[in-house]
Amino acid sequence: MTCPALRIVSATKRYGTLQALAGVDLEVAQGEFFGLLGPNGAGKTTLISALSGLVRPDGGIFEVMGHNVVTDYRNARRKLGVVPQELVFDPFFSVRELLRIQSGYFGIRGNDDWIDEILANLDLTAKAGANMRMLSGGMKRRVLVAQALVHRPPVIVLDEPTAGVDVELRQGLWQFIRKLNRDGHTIVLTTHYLEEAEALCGRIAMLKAGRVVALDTTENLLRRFASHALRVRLERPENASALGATLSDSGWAEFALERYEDVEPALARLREAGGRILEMRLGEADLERVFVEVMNRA
Ligand SMILES: Nc1ncnc2c1ncn2[C@@H]1O[C@H](COP(=O)(O)OP(=O)(O)OP(=O)(O)O)[C@@H](O)[C@H]1O
Repeated sequence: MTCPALRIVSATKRYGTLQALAGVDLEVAQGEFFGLLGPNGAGKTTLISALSGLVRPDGGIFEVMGHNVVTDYRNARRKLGVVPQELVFDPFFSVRELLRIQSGYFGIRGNDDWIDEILANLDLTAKAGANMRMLSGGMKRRVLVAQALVHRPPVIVLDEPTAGVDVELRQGLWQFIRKLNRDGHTIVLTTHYLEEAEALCGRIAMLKAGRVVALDTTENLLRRFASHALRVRLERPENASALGATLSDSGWAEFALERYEDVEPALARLREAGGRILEMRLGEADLERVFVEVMNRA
């Protein structure tokens, strides 16, 4: 039987009076593209830091490819590549030097072929000799990705890797990450760009105040909540809630519908109540709506 890529059982962590992790259970299978979502302060980075040994949890079990992060730290760490959220570098090294030093931490010498391949895939070849302090924010973020990959870890955790990266490079980055996933790497991603998570992740966990409040396939999450939305701008928006719709900040009344057939009864209800429609749109539910609903209910 193959072990999970990540196994987290009853993880707890407290900072003073703040419960950053309040009992998290999570298992990610090998080969998954997994999303870890949650509002600011939900505990995502704390969970990742505990996996990589940067934060000592108060309780719980953390395993990477079957290796316990505390009792078998070296092996667990070798199996894991973490792209941290913070851009922290020694500014005096060049990109290549930095990647060679990082390889050295894992006892790997003569790693230049792999380093060249990573640099090419991240569109950094031309910057290999440049000092870190000369790179833009987006380039530094790509170097963080490169750094996480030098030891060819089977599990890669990316903590908001596209913050501050422009659209073109973001797409290039995703292409590369997708390729790594196709090649068998397990990917765990945290991001606030929910459309990215929706497009990339097969399964998603949503965290709130240190707890998992939703955990399912992306497809099921989208389906679990109404899958379609009928949005109408009413002459008298104040009537929206009496008609069973929710009124958005932008003034649109929204009916959550399971199927397209439900459009007609919703319109009939409006007509019977004498609601006059000024504008109408029909759309699919997206992860952003699901996220907002999950967070409101939790
Ligand atoms: N070193 C620390 N000392 C004290 N409190 C901390 C520390 N690190 C994190 N916290 C607190 O723990 C909680 C969880 O933080 P964490 O960084 O894990 O959240 P996050 O989900 O990654 O948020 P974001 O989306 O903003 O990155 C927050 O309330 C944060 O202020």
